[in-house]
Amino acid sequence: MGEESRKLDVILFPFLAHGHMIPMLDIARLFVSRGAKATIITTTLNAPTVLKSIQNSQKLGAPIDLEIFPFSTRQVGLPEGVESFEQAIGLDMFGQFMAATDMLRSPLEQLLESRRPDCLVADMFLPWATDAAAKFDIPRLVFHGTSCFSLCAIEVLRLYPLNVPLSDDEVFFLPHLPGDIKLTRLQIPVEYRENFEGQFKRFMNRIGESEVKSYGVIVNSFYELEPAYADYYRNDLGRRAWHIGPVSLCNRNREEKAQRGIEAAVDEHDCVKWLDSKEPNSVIYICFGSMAIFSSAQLHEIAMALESSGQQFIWVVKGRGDIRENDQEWLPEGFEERMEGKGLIIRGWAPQVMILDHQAIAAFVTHCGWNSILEGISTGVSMVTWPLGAEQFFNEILVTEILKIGIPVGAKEWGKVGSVPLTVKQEAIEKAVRQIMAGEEAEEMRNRANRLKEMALRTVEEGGSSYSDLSSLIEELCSKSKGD
Ligand SMILES: O=c1ccn([C@@H]2O[C@H](COP(=O)(O)OP(=O)(O)O[C@H]3O[C@H](CO)[C@@H](O)[C@H](O)[C@H]3O)[C@@H](O)[C@H]2O)c(=O)[nH]1
Repeated sequence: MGEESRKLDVILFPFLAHGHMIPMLDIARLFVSRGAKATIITTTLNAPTVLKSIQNSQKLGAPIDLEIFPFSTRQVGLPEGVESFEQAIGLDMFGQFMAATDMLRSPLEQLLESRRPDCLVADMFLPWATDAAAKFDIPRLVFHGTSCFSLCAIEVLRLYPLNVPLSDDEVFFLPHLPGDIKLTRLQIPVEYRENFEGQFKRFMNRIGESEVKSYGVIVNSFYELEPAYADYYRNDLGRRAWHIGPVSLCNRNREEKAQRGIEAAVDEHDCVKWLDSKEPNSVIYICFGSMAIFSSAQLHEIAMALESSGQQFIWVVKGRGDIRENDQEWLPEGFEERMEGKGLIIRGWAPQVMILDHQAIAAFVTHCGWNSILEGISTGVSMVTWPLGAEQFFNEILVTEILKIGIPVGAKEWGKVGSVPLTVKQEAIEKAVRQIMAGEEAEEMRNRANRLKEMALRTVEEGGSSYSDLSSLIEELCSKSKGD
């Protein structure tokens, strides 16, 4: 980047959830690596995680500034110390959490007024950010964090709601979307089912409207991955969008990959040593993102399936509080002794990007959170898809039907993010795990996944489409700020 971009001043405001904060930190690093100045906003209790990432970035000579806003828990009835979406969801306090989040608008406006940055990149869950930025004539870019395919699917469902009552498992086609995309009523989020009214639907409408009024959208994906939907989003839905991903690829060496996100519950060196002792493409990795907490009954079913599948695995298990205290509720007796050397359980946070990048990993059982999928694509692994809620059933279609690099475990019903009841039995899990690890079909999927990985690596290098999209965005923002 030339002289101009060095002057670009970008403020980034992620939503207070790890699945949103982590990619936004990568985006900040991307801007800085291209000569811009970047500031991340977060709240007091989220500051240590952000600070860790910022310090890593600083070591690489790419400093990012931090701006800390206080989070008003008490005024909205949230317990003290609840500053992340994951915690609020666990307490079933979505409304209160969003009310406290809305109160961040005022310190944001003060910051924008005094700092007058060239641009504000704010998460989709902060729909008021467009108007806040407009007050000071600052362009606001929206960051959703999901695939372009899901952005299109959600928007067509918002614009053309289902008006006819369908039975739960009746198949329907997503209207207008290229590719004849089939879904059942139970797979789509409740707010898009016929005649549904409620707080979350009104909120999603606010998000849709604020996106239309914003300067444009930053997408963590790359054009070649989903060209039909990138074109549909731009040409048919009329969005100005820049595809700049996979953003996780800005973490280049093992240390950076291991350090991404919050502190891991496993020593990274032990983890690598364990993986180094395995043959290439011989281990399956199981992890369901930062938010989902599985019931003991469902965890038990996964354990039984992993054991009977005979496959080697790394399984990430999360719980509320210390999961180890409840081991006897979900872990079959003697499981870890029997699995010694064959399977590794990580209780808590795993260094996911580092693990996925290891040559021993062949496949990934994922809940289809978009970061996880894109990280899987960037490392060439095939997937067993197990969507739970949010937009994950759409992402599953992209992986299994469009990209053809995954097998569905057979999850049928969209659920609320957070607690996961028992829905998928041992036999189905075992079957999918065996299918993705061995046989001709598994090999073909892995080959396709590897081709996508090569494309992903190319797209973020100079001359690649994501690299060029970020260049055009930076150039456009620079010209705008100079009044060209
Ligand atoms: O033990 C863990 C668990 C997660 N991660 C990282 O945390 C992120 C998790 O993101 P994602 O896979 O997208 O899952 P969620 O945390 O569930 O993400 C939420 O946000 C995503 C982006 O908007 C949506 O696609 C999902 O549906 C929504 O649940 C990824 O970068 C992972 O690498 C780790 O590093 N270690």
